[in-house]
Amino acid sequence: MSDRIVSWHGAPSKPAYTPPAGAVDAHCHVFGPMAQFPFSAKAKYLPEDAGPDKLFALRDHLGFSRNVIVQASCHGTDNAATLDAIAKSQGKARGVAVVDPAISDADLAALHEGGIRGIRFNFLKRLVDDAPKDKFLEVARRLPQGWHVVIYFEADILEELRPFMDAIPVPLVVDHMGRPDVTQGPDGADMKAFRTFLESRDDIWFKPTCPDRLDAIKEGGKGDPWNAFADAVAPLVADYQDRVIWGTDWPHPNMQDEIPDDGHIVDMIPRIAPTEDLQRKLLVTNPMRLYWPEEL
Ligand SMILES: O=C(O)/C=C(\CC(=O)C(=O)O)C(=O)O
Repeated sequence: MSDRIVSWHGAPSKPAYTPPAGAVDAHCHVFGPMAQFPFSAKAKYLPEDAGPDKLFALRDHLGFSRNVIVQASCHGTDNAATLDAIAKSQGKARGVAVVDPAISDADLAALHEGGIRGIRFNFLKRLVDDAPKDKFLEVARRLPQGWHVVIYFEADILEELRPFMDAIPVPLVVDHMGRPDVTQGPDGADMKAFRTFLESRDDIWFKPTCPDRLDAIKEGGKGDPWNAFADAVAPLVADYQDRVIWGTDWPHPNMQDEIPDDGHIVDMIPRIAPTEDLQRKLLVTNPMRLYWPEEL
């Protein structure tokens, strides 16, 4: 593989928007540091180090209190870097792991001890070689109490994944709303299909995240300030306000051609959740229900 890539902004602006006290950045990642936590041999991208020090400095800069660290594909099923970051957070981070479906119950319990509260199934072909649905279901059926499944897919396979997702016996959290084409608008075919899916169960949550990915110029959008994203996503957040959590997606894996300013990413929040009540649900109450329920 070629050179290591940098996908994050070197000096993100201070957002104009101030998140409420206790706000959770519920979708972010750590990369390495590689010398301590080597990347997977199967990694589809090789990033520069973006470890916990950088992540926690950004958290403070943006006005957040906690992080949910989602294991990124470049670390495969070795969750050591994610666990290390959680351990260094002084209780201010929890995580979502990627596991070999054959993982033992004892190892799942150890992940729980380390602050993990869910596992992620990634169906993006550009990120993973295979996603064995039968094995994923088997492990989803024996997760520790209170865990959920985070799932990442693109809109064109939503229907194909329905029987699999319908069979998952724990709450589902969909990354980036399953990547709808936001340029279709709030009533476009992708948003309609996603709403139909949300209506099928009341324990499907989602992240109204990644304006930088979904409204990117290379995706046919217009880029920052991501107006198509705001127009398409605000009605969805209003209609499903008890099932939304939000995150920066820092260090924005693979976004090296259109690196977003994290201050601008945070300033999207009042555009998709315009009232204080909505913002509190999106940033505090809902993520606390999933990741720190014992504190509620
Ligand atoms: O970070 C994200 O949300 C999205 C990613 C990277 C990713 O998920 C991974 O590497 O596991 C992407 O679309 O390239």
